Amino acid sequence: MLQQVNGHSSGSVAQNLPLLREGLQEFLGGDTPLHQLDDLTKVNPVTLETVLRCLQARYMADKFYTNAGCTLVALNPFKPVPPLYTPELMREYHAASQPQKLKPHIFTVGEQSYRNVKSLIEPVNQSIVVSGESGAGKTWTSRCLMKFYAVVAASPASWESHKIAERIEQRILNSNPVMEAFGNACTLRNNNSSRFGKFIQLQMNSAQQMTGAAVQTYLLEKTRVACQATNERNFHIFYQICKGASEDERLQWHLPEGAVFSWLPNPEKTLEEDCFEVTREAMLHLGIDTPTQSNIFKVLAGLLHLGNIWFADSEDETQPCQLMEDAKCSLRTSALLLQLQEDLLLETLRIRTIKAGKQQQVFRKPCSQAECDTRRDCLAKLVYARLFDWLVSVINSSICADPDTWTAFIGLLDVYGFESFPDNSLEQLCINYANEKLQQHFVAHYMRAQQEEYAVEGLEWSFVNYQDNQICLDLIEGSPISICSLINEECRLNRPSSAAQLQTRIESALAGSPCLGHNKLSREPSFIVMHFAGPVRYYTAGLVEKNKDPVPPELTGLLQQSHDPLLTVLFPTNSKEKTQEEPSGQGRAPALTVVSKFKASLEQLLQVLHSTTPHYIRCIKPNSQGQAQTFLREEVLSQLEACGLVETIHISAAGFPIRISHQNFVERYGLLRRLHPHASSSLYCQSVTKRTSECPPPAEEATLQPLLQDILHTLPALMQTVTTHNDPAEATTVPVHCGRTKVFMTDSVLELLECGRAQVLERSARCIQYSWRRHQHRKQELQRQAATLLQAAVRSWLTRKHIQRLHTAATVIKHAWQKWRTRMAFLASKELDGIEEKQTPGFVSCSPQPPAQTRLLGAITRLWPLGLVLANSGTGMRGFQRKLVVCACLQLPSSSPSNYNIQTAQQDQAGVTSIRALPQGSVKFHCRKSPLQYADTCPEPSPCTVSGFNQILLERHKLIHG
Ligand SMILES: Nc1ncnc2c1ncn2[C@@H]1O[C@H](COP(=O)(O)OP(=O)(O)OP(=O)(O)O)[C@@H](O)[C@H]1O
Repeated sequence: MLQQVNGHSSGSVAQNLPLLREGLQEFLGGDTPLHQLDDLTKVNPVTLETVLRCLQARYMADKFYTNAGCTLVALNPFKPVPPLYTPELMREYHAASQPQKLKPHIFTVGEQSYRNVKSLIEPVNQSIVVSGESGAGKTWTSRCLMKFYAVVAASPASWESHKIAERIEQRILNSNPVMEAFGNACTLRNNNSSRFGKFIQLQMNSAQQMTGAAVQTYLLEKTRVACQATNERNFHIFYQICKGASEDERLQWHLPEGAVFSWLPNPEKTLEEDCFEVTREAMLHLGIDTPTQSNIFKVLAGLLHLGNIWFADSEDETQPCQLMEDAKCSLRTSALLLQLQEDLLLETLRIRTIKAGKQQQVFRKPCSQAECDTRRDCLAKLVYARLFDWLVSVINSSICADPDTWTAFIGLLDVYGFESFPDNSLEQLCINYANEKLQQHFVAHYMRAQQEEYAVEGLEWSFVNYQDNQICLDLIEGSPISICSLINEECRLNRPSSAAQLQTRIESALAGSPCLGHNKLSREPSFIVMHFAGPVRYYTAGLVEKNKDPVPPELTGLLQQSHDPLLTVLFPTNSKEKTQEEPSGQGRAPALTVVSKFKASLEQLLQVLHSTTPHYIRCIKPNSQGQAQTFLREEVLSQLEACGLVETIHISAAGFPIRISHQNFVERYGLLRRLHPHASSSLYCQSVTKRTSECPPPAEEATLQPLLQDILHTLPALMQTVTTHNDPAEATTVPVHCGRTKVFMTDSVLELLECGRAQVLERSARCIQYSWRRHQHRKQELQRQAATLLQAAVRSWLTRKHIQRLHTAATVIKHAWQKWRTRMAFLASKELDGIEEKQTPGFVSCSPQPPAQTRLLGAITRLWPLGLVLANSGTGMRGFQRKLVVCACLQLPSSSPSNYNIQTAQQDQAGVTSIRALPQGSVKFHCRKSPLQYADTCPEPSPCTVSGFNQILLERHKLIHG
């Protein structure tokens, strides 16, 4: 949906689509979890996707019933759910002050219909249309509703009347097993598939007690008696008599144990529907006594034996076909059971009689093998169809109340759902025609319901422009030319017509109908009808024959000759009972075709439905395997389409499928006012102002109204912005209407609102982003400045600390160095002089000296390396200067230089070569070891280092020339 908006929206909105959609879904869906949504119309927006999701969520949560506006959707649980159908629950729904407020259930529908009858408001009569595909649960639902009425509509005052009512209810309920035994069969889609449609009229007296019922059936699938599809079965009753008959009955009916019948396929399959006793019991309650029952079963056994009669192909056309060897016994038994003459039966099956000419001369023509088979099948179908109708009439006579005793009724219509198979023929055409009729009825009713809701909200109905399925119905049943009329005409003309001819006639005569299609690629002659539930291809081959449903008069004549009491009743011989199948004159086709009969009964049914208040229950099969807890979306979707729910959704879409309460609307779209604060209201649909002027809003609404108006007035401007590149005329009308409590709008308006909202949000987001970034930037700047300040402070502190530590260390080193040097100086002077007692003036001694001398000594000690460096330097000082420096450094008495011999290096060389002193006084050789460590070792010559005082005394030859 939002993609459409996208065309107009900005790029960033497009990028955020998934997010937007999710948010919107949340907003529209509200806070309620999907499985708690009791009504599919509350799913917002009403789309197939949301409807499917809701149904799935509910099914998985074991919630099998969901409202869909005026329809109830019933999902087949495919498992027993006894608590859902207890008499207590029935009474609870019956006693509830507002049953529609309880959980959705078929009992709500039942109770609602019942209360409508009670209310006596016209139309008093009610109808409940239960539809759905085979196996969806229609029969189950109808049965449950009958039980419901048997419980709630049975509270007569006196004990006697209570007993009568109970008996009637029991009879009505007993009609089910009988009808199901004779009219239901095991098919691929349902083990207990109803092969007929039925309308059950539950009759109520003036005190709303159930006094009786009447059953009307439609289109029994009688071909099943003689022809069953692969893996399907015949009607249940045949299996019941074969499996449940007593020994005596077996003998009587010629049904020995293990007998094989070609019309009884898959007998090994055992179903719960095979219970013969239940059928017999029910028949008994309906007033069908045991001998009559026995008679019925005997006839049915006769039909089974008839099915074993097979003919061999005759080579000579003038000779009748011969019976197959095994078939002779079957013929005899069949004739015996049907109380027919064996010869007559054989002759009727093999020989056709033709009356011709003015004298109505009778000609006898042997039939081909295929014709013999057709006549045999036809005989069986004829008997079975008459038997079924007779049973229905017996049931009706048993359960139907005297017309004077009932005043209203509730009708239960259990009809076959829309059918579309690969090979569709007349049966599907009739079924789908019925569904089209019912859909039209449903749509009319649904529209009425919509109209009522709009009226309650103060809106005008004329907004919704919806085309119903009348065009399709005109194609099928219209006058003077339609598919039905053309098929009937082919039958009336009684001429040999080919399938291709019929196709051409239909195509040429109905070419203008938009609902008629044709697939040119198809080789088989066919035509396509575009039904509301989808296109269906019908093959024309055999259509006319099926419509004629020809019954050779010889067959009816044969059966009229039967001595069997039941067949005598079914095929009376009096002239009044002239069968419909017989031609009204030689060479004329039957007056009543299958289609015309069906059409007549359908019209009658619709007349009844039109005179009632309808209620709809759509049964849905969640999967075709009949498994519990399995929800196959594809299968459910096709059923929603077939039962018209999708159509309903489309109708909703044609109106205003989106409904948002004023409160929610203002909360979500209030921000649109920022988009066009001064939007003009001129373009906005007048209904808002009109409605508000007509009816003053309630108090709590009063505060919302100005906001609502403001928001709605922005719409035209918004519309203009998105239609700038398109048609500007589009912007002049906005399909939105403001109801009393809700705002009604179409999808496109919702998209528009969402688009505008996205724009405002985008702008706001940009604004927020900008402010935030600015704020962040400022903050970061401040932080940076603070950090720089902190860094500077810490660094200066660290530097100060470091310098302090260096200073302390330097002081310590200095003191240690001074101490050591003093000591070295002392030791050196002691060693050089070797005089301990005699004190040479100016010589450094460690003995106590006056403080001035000590200071001088200290200064010399400190400065002598400098002096030596100067004396040794290659440049600057020369010869005598050097010697002076050395003397000064070494504190040699300068007064007697002859005592010392100082040799300096050559002119161009640096340094002092040697210093020699003449011994002073007596020369003593000290044999004592020098107290200086390493005094006797020659340090590694290095031009830069002066490692100790002793070195001075050493030859510096190497040092100088090294
Ligand atoms: N409400 C239910 N609870 C439990 N089981 C159900 C319910 N509804 C249907 N079923 C099961 O589904 C099966 C088919 O249901 P049912 O015979 O009513 O289908 P249907 O629509 O009448 O089919 P058809 O058109 O072929 O007659 C039933 O036999 C039953 O087992």
